[in-house]
Order: sequence, then structure tokens, then C-alpha cells
Amino acid sequence: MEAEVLVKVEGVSKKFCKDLRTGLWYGVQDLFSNFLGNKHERKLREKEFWALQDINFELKRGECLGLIGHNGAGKSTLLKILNGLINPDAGKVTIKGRVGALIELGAGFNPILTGRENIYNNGAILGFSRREIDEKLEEIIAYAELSEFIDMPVQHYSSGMRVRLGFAIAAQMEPDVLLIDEVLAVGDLGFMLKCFKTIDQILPSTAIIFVSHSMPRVSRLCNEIILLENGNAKYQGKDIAAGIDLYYDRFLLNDKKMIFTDGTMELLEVQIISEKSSKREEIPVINWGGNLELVFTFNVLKKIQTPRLVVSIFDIEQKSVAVLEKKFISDASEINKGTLNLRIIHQNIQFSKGIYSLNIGLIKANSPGPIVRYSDFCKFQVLHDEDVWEPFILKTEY
Ligand SMILES: Nc1ncnc2c1ncn2[C@@H]1O[C@H](COP(=O)(O)OP(=O)(O)OP(=O)(O)O)[C@@H](O)[C@H]1O
Repeated sequence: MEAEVLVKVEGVSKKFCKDLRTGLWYGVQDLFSNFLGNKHERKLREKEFWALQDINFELKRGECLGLIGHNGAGKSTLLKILNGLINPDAGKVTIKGRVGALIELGAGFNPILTGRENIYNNGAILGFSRREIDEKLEEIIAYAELSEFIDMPVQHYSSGMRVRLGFAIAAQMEPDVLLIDEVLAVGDLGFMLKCFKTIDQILPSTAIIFVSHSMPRVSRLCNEIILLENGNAKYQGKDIAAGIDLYYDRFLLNDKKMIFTDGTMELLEVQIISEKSSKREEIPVINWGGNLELVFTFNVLKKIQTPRLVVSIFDIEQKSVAVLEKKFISDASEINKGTLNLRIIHQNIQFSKGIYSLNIGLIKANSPGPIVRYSDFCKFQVLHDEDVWEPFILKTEY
């Protein structure tokens, strides 16, 4: 049997004004024009911009839609429209069933009421009777791990405690539709892991809309994504890897920065030996299982004791994933002024498919003090047929 459509979004647009006073004045004008039966003005007035433009999708029970995009792309605005916190300027949202939401810290909580009272309040808003909430109460408190503090006013909760309570209510009340802004997952690691386990458990009976900046998580949970850019759906579809690649494109430019120098040496160039360049911004490409071969050109400004080279490798989210063995850059104990070349090779690279960048430093011969450090010196791309979000694919014999 076809799963039922729980969320239907048709041509939804939302505009905001960059200036508060002008925005308030437009609000008053809109009120009058609505009163006279005119529809919302669809054209932009001075200082207005589209935070969302013509968004369309359908979501069935058991499906999870990932909303991705850079800061200010419109993700939270869409969640707020879905949750009924704000109205769209154009388009229509149809939702069937109960909506659980974790979208704004403290939203939906009355700060002067206790945690327990807020559970009753929120449960009632979700459409549950007092008896039904009574039945769920202990489960929610236990899930949020807040039994000691449940009779304290929510205004005295830490932000992590508020998120715990918010997620416990949103997820334990068996919603048909669950809206989650992962930015709010400020709970500690243990609670976050528990949340994701719960999401896995309720997914088959729920339609989930999940906003996240963590691409591995999006790819694990979601079966469809929308990549928002300036309020528009730049990509929408079920090919999660293609959407994520587009999202990452913005990070492709080299952003080489010297973080520290003591003035004795500089790095002029690093060449990554590669069979070909990627279409994506001429990045050198290495096939998985191939060699990472680097040729460095240094400029030695003063005669110094031979330093050691430190090369760390970062993934596209700037998480450090590996470091190459630290070695002296020459066999001689001292190096003279002038240029110096060095070739190093790491064989059989087993990173999974993706874009990586190099942080490079030189450290003094006899102390850990740095000579020079660069971040994001250059990038390379590893190719593999499989879209895998774990950091490595380890060569395996069967
Ligand atoms: N109430 C508001 N009044 C005016 N502008 C707003 C309002 N709410 C949001 N915006 C603007 O709308 C745009 C989209 O904001 P939104 O919060 O939806 O982005 P986001 O994709 O969730 O970003 P982030 O990843 O930083 O959470 C931004 O330019 C933001 O400044």
C-alpha cells in the first residue's frame, strides 16, 4: 500500500525586510490590504528580500527530507512555516497529523512554568488529552533525564536541559511529522546519540524534516534532500551525494593562510602529483588506493638547523583526519639560504571519496617550536565509485 502523504508544500515563498521600521510599516500596510481582501503583495518592495522562493515538496510517512544550505539560506524559515510559527507570503502548506518540533530554543516553552507544566502545555498544543499526557509523562521525564529538575521553572534550565525537554516532548508524543533543527542539538554527546537512535526508531512511522550542517548525518538519515541557496532550491532530489557535492562546491576555493612565521623559512609551492585535475576547480585528483605524492619548494631565508615537516590532512568540513609521519626535510644537520625541494610520498591512500586539504608546518630541530605554519595550503580530491561517509575505506581481501 502507498504510504500516505503527510506534508505537502506548494509554491511556498516568504519575504522579509532588512530594516525593522520599514518592515513594521509594510506589516501595517499588509494588514489593511488583507482586510480589504487583497492578497499579499508578491513583488518585493524596497529593502525586502526573498528568504524562501517557490519551494515545493511532498513527504510521506517513513520518509526523511534533509534541508541543507549555508547560513541564512532559509532552512529555519521553512521549518517555522511548517510549524505554523510564521505564515508564507505565497503558496500553501498542508500537514496531516500531529507535528512534533524542535526548531527554536525555548520556543513553545513558557519560561515561568516548570518543566512538568510545560509538558502538559505542549502536549495539549499537540492535541493530546490530559489523560494521554499523564500516561506519557514519566516516559518523557525519564527520556529527558530531568527527573531531579522537572519541577523547576524552565527559565532556570541550561540550554542543554531545554533541548533535552524539547526533544523528549517532540519525539515521545509519537508525532506523525517531526521537524528537527540539528543546530539545537546542544545536548551533550550522550544525549545527541540517544536522539539519533530515537529518530531511527520512529522514522518508519513518521515523516521527518531534518535541518543539518552535518553531511554524514544527512546522508545516513535522509532519502531526499533540498539544498537551499538564498531561499531557492538549488538542488532537490533523491541523489543525496549529488546534492551534498553541490553544497560542498562553495568550499572548493583554496584559502591558503600563513598562520605563523618566525621569518627563517617560507613555503613557496606544493605540487600534488596527479594524473589529472578534477573538473571541480582544477583540483588534483588521486584515485583511491593510489599515491599521495607531494613536491615542496621552500625558501630558506637564514641558515638554520634542519627542521621537521608536519603535514596534516583535513576533510572538507575542516576536521583533521590524518597526519603524515614527521620527518627532517634534509639529511644534512643544517640547511643554507636558498631554495630547497623535497618530495614525499604516501602510498595506497585509503580515504573515502571527497575533497581534502593540507595544513603544513615546519618545526624546529630540537624543540617543538614552530618555524612556519600554513592552513588550507592546497586541496586534492580522492575518487572512488562508492559514496561513503565514513572517513576511510580500508582495503580488504575476501
Ligand atoms: N524575522 C525575520 N526578519 C527579517 N529577516 C529574517 C527573519 N528571520 C529570518 N530572516 C532572514 O531570512 C534569511 C534566512 O534565515 P534562516 O534563519 O531561515 O536561515 P538558515 O538557513 O536557517 O540559516 P542557519 O544555517 O544560519 O541557521 C536570513 O537572511 C535571515 O536574516
